Amino acid sequence: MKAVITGGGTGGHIYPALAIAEELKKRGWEILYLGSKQRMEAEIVPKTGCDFIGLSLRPLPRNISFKLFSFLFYNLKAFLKALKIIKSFKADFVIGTGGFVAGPVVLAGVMLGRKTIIHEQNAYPGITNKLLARFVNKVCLNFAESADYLKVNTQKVEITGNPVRPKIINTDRKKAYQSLNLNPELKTILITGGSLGAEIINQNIKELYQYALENEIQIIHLTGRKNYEKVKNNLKSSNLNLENPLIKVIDYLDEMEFALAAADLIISRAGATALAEITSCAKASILIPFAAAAENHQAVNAKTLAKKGAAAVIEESELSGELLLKKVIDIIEDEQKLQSMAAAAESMSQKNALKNIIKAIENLNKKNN
Ligand SMILES: CC(=O)N[C@H]1[C@@H](OP(=O)(O)OP(=O)(O)OC[C@H]2O[C@@H](n3ccc(=O)[nH]c3=O)[C@H](O)[C@@H]2O)O[C@H](CO)[C@@H](O)[C@@H]1O
Repeated sequence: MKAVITGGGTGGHIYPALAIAEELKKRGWEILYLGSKQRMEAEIVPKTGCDFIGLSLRPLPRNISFKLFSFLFYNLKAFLKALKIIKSFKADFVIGTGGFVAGPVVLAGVMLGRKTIIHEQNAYPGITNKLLARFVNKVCLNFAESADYLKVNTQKVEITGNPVRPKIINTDRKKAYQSLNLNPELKTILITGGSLGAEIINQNIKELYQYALENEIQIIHLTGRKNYEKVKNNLKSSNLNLENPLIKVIDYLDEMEFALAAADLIISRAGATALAEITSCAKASILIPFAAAAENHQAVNAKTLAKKGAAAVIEESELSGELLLKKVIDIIEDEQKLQSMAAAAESMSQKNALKNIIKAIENLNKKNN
């Protein structure tokens, strides 16, 4: 069997696609990933050994301007290229995980009569999946409530959860400490702003750094590529000793499984894929939802964990270095709290999500054969 897989723009769409790709490959499928040439997938996907072709696309402009012509021109070209590739690759399936590159690619699969599936990670679906939902054969969802926004026949909807790459779940903590050069005797805090990094988090961590240095706590801080130099310079100008082995400031970590496995506490944005990973790894977290996310969906994501006692939430509007440090101290200095939050996170993990999606793919395959 052969599948074209697509999805991208940010890690939140790419990693679920890679989880599906990896599992199908294990089952003998041939996979070709179609992504955007200009976005993160062009770098991330080939590193995993998955065949990748980059398309040239433009995002939907916010208002009607000359950019609309460029959007139509490039995306029509991408659509025609996708048609050609799907045909010559002889794909049986086209599977999309959101992000605007998935639009022309999945649509090309629909036009060619291939079996088509989309997966939506967020409670409030992205615009691409909203547009594609009515045309595809199967819609897999992380949250049941997303179906309310999609207006599609409920028979083609399946609630699968959000697939996490098996290595994220299975990484041994000892190996993680070794790989990241961490001391297993000390507590570790992971700070991550999602795949792009979060400037507002990066700007409010000096107090936390100071505390970590004074109390022998390790920090892995993933700044995001764009912000890396600025963050380092800011921290240096505050006279924080970045050469101290307790501190690891990293722009982007490909081996996220190590950072997740090593962490006792995670400070994070509340993207749906990040949360699926945090719960799968059974970690306590402090979540700072991205306030400008469509329909404030990160706040909705974060609340699901907070309600169960798995996470503390800080709204962007109230975030300060002092408040973040206070929340960290509340949790990291209270072993019982740390453990009960980790247990609550574990109770929310959807370890069968990947299996559920593969089952949905296999069922669709049987049904139409
Ligand atoms: C700004 C934006 O559009 N955010 C959206 C995007 O977030 P974003 O792309 O940040 O996605 P998530 O926060 O859900 O996940 C981040 C992913 O990047 C990985 N990672 C991160 C940092 C790093 O150094 N290395 C690394 O591998 C994480 O392991 C995770 O798999 O997609 C999510 C899932 O659709 C949405 O919920 C978010 O609202």
